[in-house]
Amino acid sequence: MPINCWRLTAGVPYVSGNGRVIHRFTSNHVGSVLFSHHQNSAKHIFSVPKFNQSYSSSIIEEQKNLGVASAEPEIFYKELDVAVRAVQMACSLCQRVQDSLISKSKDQVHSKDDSSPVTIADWSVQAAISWLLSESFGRKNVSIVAEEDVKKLSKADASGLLAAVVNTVNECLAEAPRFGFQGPDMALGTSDVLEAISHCNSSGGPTGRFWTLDPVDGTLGFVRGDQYAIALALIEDGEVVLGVLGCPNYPMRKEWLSYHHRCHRIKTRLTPPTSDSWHQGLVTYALKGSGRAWMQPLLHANKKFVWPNSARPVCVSSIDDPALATFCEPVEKANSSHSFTAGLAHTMGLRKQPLRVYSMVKYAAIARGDAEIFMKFARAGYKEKIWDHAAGVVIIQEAGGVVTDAGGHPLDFSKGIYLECLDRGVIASAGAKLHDKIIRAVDASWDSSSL
Ligand SMILES: Nc1ncnc2c1ncn2[C@@H]1O[C@H](COP(=O)(O)OS(=O)(=O)O)[C@@H](OP(=O)(O)O)[C@H]1O
Ligand SMILES: [Mg+2]
Repeated sequence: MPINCWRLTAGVPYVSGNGRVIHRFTSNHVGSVLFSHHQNSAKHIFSVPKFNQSYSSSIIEEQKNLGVASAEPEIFYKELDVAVRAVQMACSLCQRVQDSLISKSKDQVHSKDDSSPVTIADWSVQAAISWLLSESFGRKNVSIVAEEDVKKLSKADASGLLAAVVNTVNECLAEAPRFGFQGPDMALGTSDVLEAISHCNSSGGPTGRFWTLDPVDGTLGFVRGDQYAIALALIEDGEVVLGVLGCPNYPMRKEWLSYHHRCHRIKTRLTPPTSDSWHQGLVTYALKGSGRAWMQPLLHANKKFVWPNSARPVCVSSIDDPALATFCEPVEKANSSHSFTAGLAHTMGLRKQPLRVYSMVKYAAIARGDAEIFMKFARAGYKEKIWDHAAGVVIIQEAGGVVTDAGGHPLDFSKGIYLECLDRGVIASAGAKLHDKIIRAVDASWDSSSL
């Protein structure tokens, strides 16, 4: 298939097929190559910002597999590039903290005011990513909705905890050059770290651009040495435009997964990283409308990050027969009714045991084709937060899957920090056929459920 490319000139408008000016390129884009492609009726244009020319090789590779079309503006490459690198750094931070949590005592796990667990990794990742985004795009241009605040850290008896967070953030940022960022000139002080965490105080909404960040999603999995995720997404005018999920314990190769026979959780075989081919974790990501989702391994210690960092496309499973499908759900009954999903599974003819996985790794598992269905039905009154879903939704959709609420409506990220209008629960699947079956099963079972 032929590929359209143009070389760009600063200030020259690019005009789409219907004559509409879709983007006026700045000097940042000079020398960039503009591609267009067409897949699944979506029309998009990609430009490669000048700041990161090495990115163009992965784009070119991607375009080889795509058709041709004219244009819609999707200029989020710099955002994607920064987000992937930042999440890579956060994965490295979390691995260090998780290793020390597992080998040391449990007194490193703290409770927030709502009694949910939190560790130094949650605050440290939030501070580090907030700082990196502000450095990359300018503080005033960066608005972030994120899970943590500084309430607990600012308490008089939390000085040791705060010092540990500051230390962890600085250890992480000292590695910035390895990931292609310029690190701070000198180590961040306590006030810088608190400021970076507090900067994530946006409440989202229907207009403008903001990031959502769950610094450690699946904190229970994290403290138990199991699966967890770092989730970063960009939302513009209520739509998720890009999503990045760091999954430090989810291996690149499915055959390296071992399934725990009793509880069916994904577990990583704890083989030591003796060679470059061994990858314990991955980062998966997608740009809305690109028709592609990707995964790349975590960066090995002492290696320098170079795009595309061995990225390869991911794709949802082709299984559409419920008898062959695997569904995944939260580990904790308190977070999603296992008895309701067991009833749905029976109604739909799902025969396999559920795969219970902590965190948004469930979204990654669907996007990668390791499972076909994800269902979450929280107790009545619980409101899902946007940072727990945004990144996963766009990755599954671009990998070819479907994500809706139980009424079949898209999740609405435009109503502030909660998915306000969510109908009953969240359903993700590998395709429309399975999806319709789940929604019909929910309708048939809902009235007799206790939810
Ligand atoms: N009661 C209740 N019901 C539903 N959901 C809740 C509830 N309480 C919390 N949360 C949110 O669920 C996030 C964890 O979801 P998981 O799918 O990872 O659940 S589980 O740990 O596997 O059981 C968890 O994310 P983290 O706090 O980042 O771990 C919460 O945002
Ligand atoms: Mg979460």
